Amino acid sequence: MTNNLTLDDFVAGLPKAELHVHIEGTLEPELMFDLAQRNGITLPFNSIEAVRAAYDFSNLQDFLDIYYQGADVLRTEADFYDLAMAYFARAAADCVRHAEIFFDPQTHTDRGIAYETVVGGLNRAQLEAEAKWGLTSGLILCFLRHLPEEAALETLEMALTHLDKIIGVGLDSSEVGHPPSKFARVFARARELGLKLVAHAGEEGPPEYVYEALDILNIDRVDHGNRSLEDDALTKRLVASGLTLTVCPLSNYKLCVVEDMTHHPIPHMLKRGLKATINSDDPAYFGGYVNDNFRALTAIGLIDQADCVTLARNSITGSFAPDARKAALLKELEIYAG
Ligand SMILES: Nc1ncnc2[nH]cnc12
Ligand SMILES: [Zn+2]
Repeated sequence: MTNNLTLDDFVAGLPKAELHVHIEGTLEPELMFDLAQRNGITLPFNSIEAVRAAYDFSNLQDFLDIYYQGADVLRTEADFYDLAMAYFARAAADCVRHAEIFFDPQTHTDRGIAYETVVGGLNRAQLEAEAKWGLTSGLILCFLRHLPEEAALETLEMALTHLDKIIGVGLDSSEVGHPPSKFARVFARARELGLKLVAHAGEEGPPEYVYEALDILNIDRVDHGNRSLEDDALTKRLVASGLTLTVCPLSNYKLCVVEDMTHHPIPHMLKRGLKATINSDDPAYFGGYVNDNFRALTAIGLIDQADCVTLARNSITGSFAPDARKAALLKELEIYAG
């Protein structure tokens, strides 16, 4: 029975999936300091407060510069395990039942960290999260789009001996100037390997990048996609295709993709019939996990309880979880929503 709950409490207990979270973006300053100490690294900050104070961004690149710097404390299998376990604990507390997690191998392999170290630690945490909280998950290997396609091809090659550890590939980092078409060959190869395909598109980049992601990369899901709304034909196409959009409200606010939260496009997306979902992107940098992202919109009356149910349903149907898992989660959701 959920009739007498406040909307905050309703969101807190709502079963949901998270489909857009970068594991490197879940590195909280406290863990950054712990890992720096464990690995004998001197940080360019002298306190946790100083780290948080530096998280003031005016665009995506501002954020990426500090985000790649933060990832330098991640060195060992145990570091990646601890990072992922901390995320899973937070996600489980937010009633996330299934998570599809991005990781950026090139951020680590380019520093001399073995691919196996990264995936080994993340995978160990995935198994433990499922045993401990029943939280299922999948890993999505993201290519850094500011680097050449050859580097992405080499990264995919590296992943081949552990292909069962990932469910798909994605495309992230600096969007403008690095269109999806730059990665046509590596995405075609990933498709041949049976992997799911996603790409950040239309976060800062124009609607043309979303068209390229659809037509050239053949993606199964759009990450962000906000700027699709500038093109009515594209919006209609996304609605007709039923493709899921993984939208990240607090990220959009912190990276100045939206002017302020009252201008967030989620209500408009839902009205147009887009399969939008709510996600945290880089929660340690943007001020909140998935439920905080729901609350950022409910608190100002932008979405109501019925919208929250729609968004949670979209997250489950838009996931790459096996059909039986999706059916079980949808059933749980419908019982909860009454
Ligand atoms: N919001 C975002 N856009 C592009 N690349 C990212 N890497 C981590 N977060 C990202
Ligand atoms: Zn992202």
